[in-house]
Amino acid sequence: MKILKVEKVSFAYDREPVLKEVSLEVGEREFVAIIGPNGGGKSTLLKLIMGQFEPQSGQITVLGKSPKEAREEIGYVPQNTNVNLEFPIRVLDVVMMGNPKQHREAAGWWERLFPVRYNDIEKRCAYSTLEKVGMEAYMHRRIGDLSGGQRQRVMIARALCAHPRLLILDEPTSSIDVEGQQQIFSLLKELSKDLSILVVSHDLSVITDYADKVVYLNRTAYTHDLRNAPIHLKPPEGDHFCEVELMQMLSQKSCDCEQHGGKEKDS
Ligand SMILES: Nc1ncnc2c1ncn2[C@@H]1O[C@H](COP(=O)(O)OP(=O)(O)OP(=O)(O)O)[C@@H](O)[C@H]1O
Repeated sequence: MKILKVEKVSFAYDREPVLKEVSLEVGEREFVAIIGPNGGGKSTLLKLIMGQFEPQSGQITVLGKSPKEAREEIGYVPQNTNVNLEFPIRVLDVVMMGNPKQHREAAGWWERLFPVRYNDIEKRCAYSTLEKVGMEAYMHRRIGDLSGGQRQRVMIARALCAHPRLLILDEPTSSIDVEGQQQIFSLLKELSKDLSILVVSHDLSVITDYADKVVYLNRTAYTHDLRNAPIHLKPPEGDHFCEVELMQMLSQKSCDCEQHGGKEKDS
């Protein structure tokens, strides 16, 4: 079964269409990246996938259900995570906040509304997700004392706490240096052995090294499968693609990599 199916989805906030007949799929344990120019509709598409808006035509299903019905199957790491760096909250507490399911199941009505302490199941779950992202040694540290990359790992652990089948991240590496970007994407690649990942990213040259599929979105969408391409979107030894070249290649229905020694590929 496909984890996410977007079928011929069109959407407009007002008269101007933002998405026009957009289709894409995320399979089980696939790592899919959405790229595209500013204003191309990436955040809007994520909002539709999470059930915040309804498409005007077309259909979105997550595990065969509507986005609203499937909400608990989706983990979300928002863009520019707003953490008050002065607030004295520990890493472990930040991660445990991502586990609303346990509160509902294990606590009384008062604690459901105002959770003041966490039970052992939640603590163990938070510890294991911190282990998954390589941050368990920092669990008692203040969130404000971590680097941008470390903080992003903690936010990923927080989203994993709800045991999602689909993890969605909106520009997880903005304002992180290239080494930090590579670490985050290689972590996502590792996580995609157990769950499906959909990530919006502007870090083109890095994401093409890690993603299984890249969807170029600019009102309409083109999907490029990087696994089955006759030539990967990687330059020959000693050469390199700049971001503009990559964006141009991906913005076409077929990736014509011939000028770099490759063959044309139909997506
Ligand atoms: N709430 C809204 N009301 C009206 N128009 C909106 C709204 N949100 C976004 N838009 C418009 O929809 C279009 C797509 O915006 P969106 O934020 O989805 O693009 P994006 O690809 O995520 O851009 P960026 O890369 O800059 O984050 C833009 O023209 C934007 O101005």
